[in-house]
Amino acid sequence: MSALLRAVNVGATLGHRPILGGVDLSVAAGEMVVVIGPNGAGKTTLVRRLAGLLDGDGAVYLGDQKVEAVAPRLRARKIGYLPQGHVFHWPLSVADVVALGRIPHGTGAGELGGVDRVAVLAALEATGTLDLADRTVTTLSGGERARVALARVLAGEPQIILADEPVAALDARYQFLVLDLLRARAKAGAAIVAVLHDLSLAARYGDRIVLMKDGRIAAEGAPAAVLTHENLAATFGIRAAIETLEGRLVVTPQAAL
Ligand SMILES: Nc1ncnc2c1ncn2[C@@H]1O[C@H](COP(=O)(O)OP(=O)(O)OP(=O)(O)O)[C@@H](O)[C@H]1O
Repeated sequence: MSALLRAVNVGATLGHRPILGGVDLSVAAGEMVVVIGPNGAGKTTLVRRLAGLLDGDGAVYLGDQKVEAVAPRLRARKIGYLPQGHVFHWPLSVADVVALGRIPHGTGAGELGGVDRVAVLAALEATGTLDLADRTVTTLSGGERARVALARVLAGEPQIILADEPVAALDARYQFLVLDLLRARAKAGAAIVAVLHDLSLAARYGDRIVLMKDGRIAAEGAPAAVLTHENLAATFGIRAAIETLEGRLVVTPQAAL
């Protein structure tokens, strides 16, 4: 499969400190790549670099073009970026917030056409936020807001979704529902990169896992190949129980080393 998004020897420097270096990563249509790693490993920095929101060494290609060379509106149509801990500053209705996801398609406020309405409704339904459509977004709970932020990304129908900790604020049921949704997008032909902290969810949903440490990729591959005792000790500094339950790899951190 050809890569929709490809990072070649990518690095980044923040506050005069090298934060990311030598990262090669390709994501193809149909694939869900899960990025894991300890706090400060560079996961967010990598995702921002992939989204073309940060300069640095190396290059990120969207198809065969460098991401920063792609016109901003086209880039926003192709790449949906869900930032970590998204904050809403304006007291807009949920429906209006999700409709903002259509802006890259040339739709301004109050100008939703039929196609836009269908996409907004589908995004509200998929994220379980349809009941909240008339609520003011700043009055929602943290988990409700997180689902609205995802709905806005989904409403744009991007080919590539970069989701930084999409389930961090969600209860267990919505964690499954949101990750099922992202996986379904992948199966429908999207390329997904999701940063997760829960190692069992990473094992369950990642077609491929990228394990980061100190701004570099420490291991990459199938969940069972990456989520080993040695890798978890060397990167997270934890001892973990790794077992197969109901046919699934389950990783339960046991203790800090
Ligand atoms: N603007 C900045 N200036 C200086 N250092 C920064 C800046 N932004 C991030 N960093 C540092 O870069 C490193 C990587 O940060 P990043 O947010 O990418 O980590 P992360 O893997 O996403 O961590 P977490 O799991 O805590 O969200 C951290 O040490 C962080 O302190």
